[in-house]
Amino acid sequence: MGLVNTAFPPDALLKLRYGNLGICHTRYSTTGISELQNCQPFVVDTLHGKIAVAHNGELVNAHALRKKVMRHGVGLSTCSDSELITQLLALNPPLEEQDAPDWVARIKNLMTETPTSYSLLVMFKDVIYAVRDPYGNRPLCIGRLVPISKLHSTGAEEEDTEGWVVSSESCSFQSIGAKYYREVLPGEIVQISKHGVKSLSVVPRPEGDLPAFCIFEYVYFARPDSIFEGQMVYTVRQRCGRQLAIEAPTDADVVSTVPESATPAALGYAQQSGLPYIEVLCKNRYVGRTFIQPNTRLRQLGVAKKFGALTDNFAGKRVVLIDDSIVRGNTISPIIKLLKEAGATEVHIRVASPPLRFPCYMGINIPTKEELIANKPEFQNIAGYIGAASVQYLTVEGLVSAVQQGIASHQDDERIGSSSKSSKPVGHCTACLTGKYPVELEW
Ligand SMILES: O=P(O)(O)OC[C@H]1O[C@H](OP(=O)(O)OP(=O)(O)O)[C@H](O)[C@@H]1O
Ligand SMILES: NC(=O)CC[C@H](N)C(=O)O
Ligand code: SF4
Ligand SMILES: [Mg+2]
Repeated sequence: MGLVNTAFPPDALLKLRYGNLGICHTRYSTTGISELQNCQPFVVDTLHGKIAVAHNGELVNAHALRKKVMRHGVGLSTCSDSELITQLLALNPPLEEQDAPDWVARIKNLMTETPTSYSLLVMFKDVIYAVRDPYGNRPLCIGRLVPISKLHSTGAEEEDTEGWVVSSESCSFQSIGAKYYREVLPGEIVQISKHGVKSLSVVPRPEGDLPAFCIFEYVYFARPDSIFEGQMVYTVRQRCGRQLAIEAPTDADVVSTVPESATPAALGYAQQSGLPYIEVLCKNRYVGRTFIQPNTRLRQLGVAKKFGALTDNFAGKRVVLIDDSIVRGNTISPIIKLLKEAGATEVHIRVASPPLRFPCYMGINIPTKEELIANKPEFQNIAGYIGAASVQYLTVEGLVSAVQQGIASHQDDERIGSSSKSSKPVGHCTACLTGKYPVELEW
């Protein structure tokens, strides 16, 4: 529980120094409360030995699946959907030989029980399986450990590889001496062992269904230096800001950001509009992200501690302030108040994503409609309610086009074992914005 460096003091990490294989997980709780028992990896003993499972995502059918698993006589000891995955992987598929587990069959069995959302690492003996659900809702990518001398060179070749790493986000690679290799594809099962990386299978989606990578990863969730679908998140956010300036221009003196996630979008807005970019808020670097806190009290306390006004930069000026998203509305009102009290003559809010109106059941902790500010009566006059001179949002079309225009539809699939150029379908989940969920919800 807590930040990684609090949960694992140096002594605890020293114990790992002789290992050559492992998985770990930083939990952002979506199913089951923030308690130690729900922390991952989950480890269970199976007929063939222990397996350990780390899961990023949230099962859309967790409730029904829980009942189904229990009806088979499997007892569950936590409320976590990740435990459910672990138990499903421990089940013996019908045609499996007695002497060795058939991991492709087991994982395919899991995929038939639940369509989304999961990016998984499964460790069994000296092998790790990296798995992404057929919709590719959560990210997963592979990196190569290279000698430090090769870390920043562009020429490092595959023969320099000293080991393999897998992560939801590629930003983690550089800090452990690894280089980005490739993404795990939607539906793909990849085996990582001392023999290297091998793609075992790619499980298709139902006919006609597009991939549904979470668009909110681009908007807010991911770190800006991560790479998804061949593009850097920072660049996508900047494009969103440019698009926002086209869709929602403002008569103002300066452009600024609500640090940190909105900064690339604010720079994009400034570039497109020609208005000067300045900083209006000093962010307390010891206060983390507030949206990902598990309850409203902690989120609001976080916002209160987080910002100070850089008064000299904007007193007497009309400010257009960019945020990447307004979700529950905890962040924006106190900031506008702060800026106006510090001398801004007008504060115009421009949001680099559309209003969030629908809950997420696939890995972002917004489980109810009621908590979203866009569904409250106050939204009819949102500018007045939050104290802004005006409020405008990016359109769904604008967001989707800013995201998709950087994705090359023809990508070389050499690394997954096919040397031909193949056309990859492109698609994103926008359900929290549109109410169109990638799979039918059964409740
Ligand atoms: O409308 P709300 O419910 O307040 O949520 C939206 C805000 O929360 C996030 O910031 P956060 O402080 O989590 O992180 P950041 O520093 O990465 O921007 C996001 O960037 C918005 O600023
Ligand atoms: N992405 C995550 O860390 C969440 C995994 C899982 N749904 C949980 O709540 O533990
Ligand atoms: S509903 Fe929104 S937050 Fe959830 S997966 Fe879809 S795009 Fe992402
Ligand atoms: Mg923010």
